[in-house]
Amino acid sequence: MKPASKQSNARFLLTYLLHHKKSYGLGIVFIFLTNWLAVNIPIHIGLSIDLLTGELEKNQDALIYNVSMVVVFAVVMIVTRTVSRILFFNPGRAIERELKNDAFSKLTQLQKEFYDQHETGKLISIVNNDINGVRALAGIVMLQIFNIGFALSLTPVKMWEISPSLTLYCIIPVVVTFFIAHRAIAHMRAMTKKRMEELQTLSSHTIGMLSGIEEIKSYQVQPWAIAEFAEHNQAILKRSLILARIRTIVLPIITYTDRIMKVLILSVGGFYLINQDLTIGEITALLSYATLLAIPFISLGMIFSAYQTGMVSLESMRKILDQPVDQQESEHLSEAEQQQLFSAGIQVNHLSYTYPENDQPTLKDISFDIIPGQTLGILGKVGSGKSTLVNCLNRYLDIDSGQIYIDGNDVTRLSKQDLRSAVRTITQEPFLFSDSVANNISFGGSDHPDALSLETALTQGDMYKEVQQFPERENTLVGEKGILLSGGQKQRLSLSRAMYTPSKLMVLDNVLSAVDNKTERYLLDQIFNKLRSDCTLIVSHRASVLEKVDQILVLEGGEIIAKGSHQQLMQSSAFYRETWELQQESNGGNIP
Ligand SMILES: Nc1ncnc2c1ncn2[C@@H]1O[C@H](COP(=O)(O)OP(=O)(O)OP(=O)(O)O)[C@@H](O)[C@H]1O
Repeated sequence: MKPASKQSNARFLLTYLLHHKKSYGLGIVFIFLTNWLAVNIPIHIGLSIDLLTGELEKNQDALIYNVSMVVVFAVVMIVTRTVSRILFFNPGRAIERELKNDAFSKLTQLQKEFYDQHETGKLISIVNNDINGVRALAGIVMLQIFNIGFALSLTPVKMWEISPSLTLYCIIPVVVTFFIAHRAIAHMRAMTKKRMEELQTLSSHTIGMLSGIEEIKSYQVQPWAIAEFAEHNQAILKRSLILARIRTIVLPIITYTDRIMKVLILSVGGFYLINQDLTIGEITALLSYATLLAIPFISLGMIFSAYQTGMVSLESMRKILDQPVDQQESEHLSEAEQQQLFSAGIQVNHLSYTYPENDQPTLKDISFDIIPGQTLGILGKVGSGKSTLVNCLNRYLDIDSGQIYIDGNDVTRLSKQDLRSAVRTITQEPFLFSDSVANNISFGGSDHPDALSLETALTQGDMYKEVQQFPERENTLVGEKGILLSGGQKQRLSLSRAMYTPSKLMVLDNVLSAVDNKTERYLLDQIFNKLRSDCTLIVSHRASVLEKVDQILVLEGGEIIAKGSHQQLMQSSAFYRETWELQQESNGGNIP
């Protein structure tokens, strides 16, 4: 199969259109009926006029018949036109929903590298703004393609039946208009693409500014922020004006095509009338056909504009949808295999890691094991590589193969999704959703058979009593990124969330940094006594946090400089002993 990224936009869209082939198929039938009725009405109008100019009494029955046909056709046309619009617009909306869902689903699978290259604001703009262009493409543009197609093929045939030469005269302005529109569309497409990119940049810029609004206020730099915003906005305005200028020039040319046709029909047709080659009724019918041709031509301008916007939007959406997902990410362990994961623990084997931007390795030759049921501690100064080590274990960072093994299997062969469903990492800066306390804790895990009650999870995170004081208790909203909570409350809430469902390996990366000593003791007791994971890894600056763990690794400059239990390290590591003693004196402070 051709890779998705090589597919043309039309082919790509077709896969979505085919999901609604029944609706589009029926819609095409109804559009054909509408156009068929439309081209037959002028015939009866023309006949009626010719009958009116003849002997009225003799022609009465024929006149009634023709007028009745005009009325019946017109009424049926209202119905078929309405139904055809429903049959095209509904799939347009459905495709919008499908694309949005697919884009979001893809976004949940993409890795850090993608997010490093694409700003959040731009992605939001693509999913929320650019998608509108695709909806129009799948709805109104699709409808008009068939509408215009039928109108432009049926109408000239009927005109030809009346007067082939006059039809040929009328085709000249149609062809000229088509070429002008064709040139304009290419130019507008390039402009629309630029405007869409500028919109994405504005969205990204706005998100950045709003996220840092408190900084902007405290530094009193509102005028700078306003000027920056205005500059981006001005660029969009400029681009919109260029687009409007092209439309203003091209649309009247398109719109006036029928007037030119009418002038031709009246002048050349008038000549034919004098020579008795045409009747008044036939000229009236031809004038009606000119109007019938004009309607698709007027919409042609709008459709050209919607088409090129839609195509640019589709390209934009494909920046997300065409992103390749790591093959491993689509191959998952069975439920039984998931259950078995970690049965033999983790082996870290000569792990080294260098950030792509750096020359020197941040981690050097790290080796250790985590045995099921064991609690491991990592102690180290600021910048010693603790978080880097954690991010290698949960594969937030991409490591080379042959360095970390789970149950003897290379971790790089496991999908990140499977790994992360077993390894739960809680960081010192937890992310809370703009939702209630309860939803932040259950966080999609309420169906888990071993989920704790909300009360128990809150108690284990030492948050229960505090939450009872909140205005709406568990239903209290925590604000964007948990802004309504203190740093310590956020950390404890994320700890409650981590304990809510069991995991194989729980990694606590400096999670207790923002809580006082008494709370820290309580939380450590909860973690040690009511372990909700097979193994626990605690990262901290504080030696006191690690006193009770089975094994402690002491990191310095990305290397393990000592390894052992608290007692062993007090004997064997001067660094550890001094750190512990200093922290005892300063009542649990960080490594100096
Ligand atoms: N994304 C990154 N790109 C480049 N270098 C990084 C990146 N993240 C961390 N580093 C560097 O790696 C080194 C170790 O950082 P790391 O965050 O692992 O230390 P840490 O021990 O967890 O520190 P802390 O206790 O402050 O969290 C630091 O020198 C840091 O500058």
